[in-house]
Amino acid sequence: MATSNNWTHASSHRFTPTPRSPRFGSEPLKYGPLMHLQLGELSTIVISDPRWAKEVLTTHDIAFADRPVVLTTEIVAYQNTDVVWSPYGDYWRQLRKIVTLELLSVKKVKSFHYIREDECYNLVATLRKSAGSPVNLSQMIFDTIAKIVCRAAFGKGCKDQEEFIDIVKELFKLTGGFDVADVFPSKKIIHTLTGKRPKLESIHKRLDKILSDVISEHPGERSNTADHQESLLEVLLRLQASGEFKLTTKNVKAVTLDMFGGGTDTSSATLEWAISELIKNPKVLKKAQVELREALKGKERILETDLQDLDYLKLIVRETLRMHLPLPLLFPRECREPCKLGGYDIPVKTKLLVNGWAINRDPAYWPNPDSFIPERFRSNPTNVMGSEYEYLPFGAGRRMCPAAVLGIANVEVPLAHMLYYFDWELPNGAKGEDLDMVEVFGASVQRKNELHLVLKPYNLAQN
Ligand code: HEM
Repeated sequence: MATSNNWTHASSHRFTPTPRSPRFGSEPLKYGPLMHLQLGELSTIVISDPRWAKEVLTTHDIAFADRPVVLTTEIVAYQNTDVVWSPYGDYWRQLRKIVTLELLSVKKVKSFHYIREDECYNLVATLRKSAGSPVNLSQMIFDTIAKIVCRAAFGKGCKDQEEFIDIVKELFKLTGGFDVADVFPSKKIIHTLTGKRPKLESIHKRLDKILSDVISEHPGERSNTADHQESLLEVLLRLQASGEFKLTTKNVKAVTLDMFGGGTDTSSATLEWAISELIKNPKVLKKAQVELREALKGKERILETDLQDLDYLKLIVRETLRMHLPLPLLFPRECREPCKLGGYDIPVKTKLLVNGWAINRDPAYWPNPDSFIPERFRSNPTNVMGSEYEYLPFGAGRRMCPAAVLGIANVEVPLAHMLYYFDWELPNGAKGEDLDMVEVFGASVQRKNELHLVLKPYNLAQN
């Protein structure tokens, strides 16, 4: 492992490399499971092995519970007062409680089933109109998920929904990947020279205006009734008004943006990858369609409760999240108190990256790691987090994603609709193996080239 001047080796705790030779998929793991990088001004550790992931996300979880300051979120997320980017402490704990108990509880996620069912059915109706011709699924998938999240966040209260979605799309394009400004935090001038700051400020201003309008048009306290389901924003405004939590209007806006930002790109990327893998693996595709069509027996409209026992559909989503984590390095952490790792003294402010991508493809845990085999999860009880930290699509520890249930529902339900109502083909008679799987790093890892398919409506009366 490379060390820099900041790293003191404690000789009494020698760093012992793992005895086996972990690999990245079929490639050897060239730089070892615990690596130190000097990225600009930032001393950074990269963890690429389940054993070390467990160490940093359990034993040292509290030491690594901070997030580094990033230009984008400082501007867009109201000086990092959202859940994802706020520093570890009382304020974050309060937000986390709100998110877990109120916004993203299993009950709340289930209560929004009608939104997912509606929007997925709207997608089916749109796709039926283009049946037989190539459609740009990437775009349609993003728009469907964005509408689902928008309705959950704002209810019917956002007249500028389309503009809001377009601005967030613009923001996602601008973020992600390597940003030179973030690795030289003291050189504020770089932020302006790269032109990113003014662009982010303009995006923030436009989003803020829409959020202010929605809040000012909010009709006052409206709790859940038989014909009204509180939107996420309404829950936040209720909590703010009750005084139970100290929340400013900016805090409410920051958390609302988090729900939107966290919920759209990750789920739409996962759905796109699931469809891409199914096109490349026609036997898996067929099996999934048979499972659904036999279970639903020609039903005209799918309800979420119909999907409860569809094991194969669930295995497909898990396997997609293993191979295509939307956030392959999770979200970065920052060391907030000195600790020792593998015999090395880790100073405060060291950045930590957990390479979930390498971990989810570690051949010591996953035979044939580069092959799409949903069945592997039948014999593997791993849920959203591996018992040995070998499966980390949602991270782990205190700052683990609080929305795994919602994230999975937002993938499973649209995927079930696509599988049930349509047979799929690539345009121009191309074969599954011709489909490229080139990735691009934006806010999450997406397909570089948009996914176009020809969809043929399936005759439901056959079942
Ligand atoms: C397939 C979908 C999703 C995936 C794969 C995913 C993945 C992740 C990951 C890897 C992290 C970082 C965990 C860590 O640092 O250890 C995270 C954090 C977070 N995610 Fe998700 N996520 C998904 C969907 C969502 C949705 C739908 C929302 C909200 C509506 C959301 C909200 C958040 C928040 C608020 C955090 C920050 C938690 C904290 O710092 O305390 N995510 N997510």
